[in-house]
Amino acid sequence: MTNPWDDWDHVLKVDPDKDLQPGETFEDVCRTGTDAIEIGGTLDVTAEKMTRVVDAAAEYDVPLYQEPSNPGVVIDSPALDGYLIPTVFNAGGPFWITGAHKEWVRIDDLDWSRTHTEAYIVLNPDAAVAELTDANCDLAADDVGAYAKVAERMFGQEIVYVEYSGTFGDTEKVAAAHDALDDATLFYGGGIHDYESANEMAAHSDVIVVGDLLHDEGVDAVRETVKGAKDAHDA
Ligand SMILES: CC(C)=CCC/C(C)=C/CC/C(C)=C/CC/C(C)=C/COP(=O)(O)OP(=O)(O)O
Ligand SMILES: O=P(O)(O)OC[C@@H](O)CO
Ligand SMILES: [Mg+2]
Repeated sequence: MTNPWDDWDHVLKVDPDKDLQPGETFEDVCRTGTDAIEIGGTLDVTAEKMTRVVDAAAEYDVPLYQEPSNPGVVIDSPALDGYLIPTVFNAGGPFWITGAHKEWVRIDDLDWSRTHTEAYIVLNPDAAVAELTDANCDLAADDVGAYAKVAERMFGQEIVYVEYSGTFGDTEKVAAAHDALDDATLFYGGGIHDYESANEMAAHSDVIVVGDLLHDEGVDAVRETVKGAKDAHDA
């Protein structure tokens, strides 16, 4: 089966709780050359803030996906190409693996054709997502590779996401996840801030995710990371 992300090199993650750089618009954001925009963040996200970003980005060509951090922020919008739902494989308890999902399915009427999961392996203990999910980040490269294989082979996950939100990760661990996968797509996110860092991580993954850089530096810096990722995969 083919999925849209099979062809992606770069995803831009827009945090609805954070501002763009002064003078920059969502039109600029959509014209960075990124392959898709994921809208989400761990803290202080609301459905209203989500809606504002989706509406602002709706009229441009780039695919838009919501990445909700809990069922309460999911929005129903025809502008969305789909929903990328995290499940945290190394969470400290079942709530962030299947519990939140069970609640969502219980209270909501899902559009299954647009709903996909991402098997997160959270590795930066200082990130909000690690604290929230009580993730066990004390993992060696072979642990990370094994989690990736479990996600793909035992749980049928089509996306495995090595998450270092806020810091540039250990390439050996990212490579271990990459080597473990046959068909699933490996997303890497965390600390990508320029051409070089994008180029380096793209060599060890299928899709790099760039987040805070957009809010901290702006669209020109993001465009450099798109080049870095594309060059790594074209090489
Ligand atoms: C079942 C539904 C609809 C939702 C649950 C989805 C789950 C399991 C979420 C847990 C993990 C999580 C909170 C993911 C959100 C995406 C993410 C990691 C965003 C990056 O957040 P950070 O960069 O760490 O936080 P801030 O940018 O908010 O500081
Ligand atoms: O904000 P950064 O560090 O780029 O991380 C991107 C993304 O993986 C966060 O979920
Ligand atoms: Mg963030």
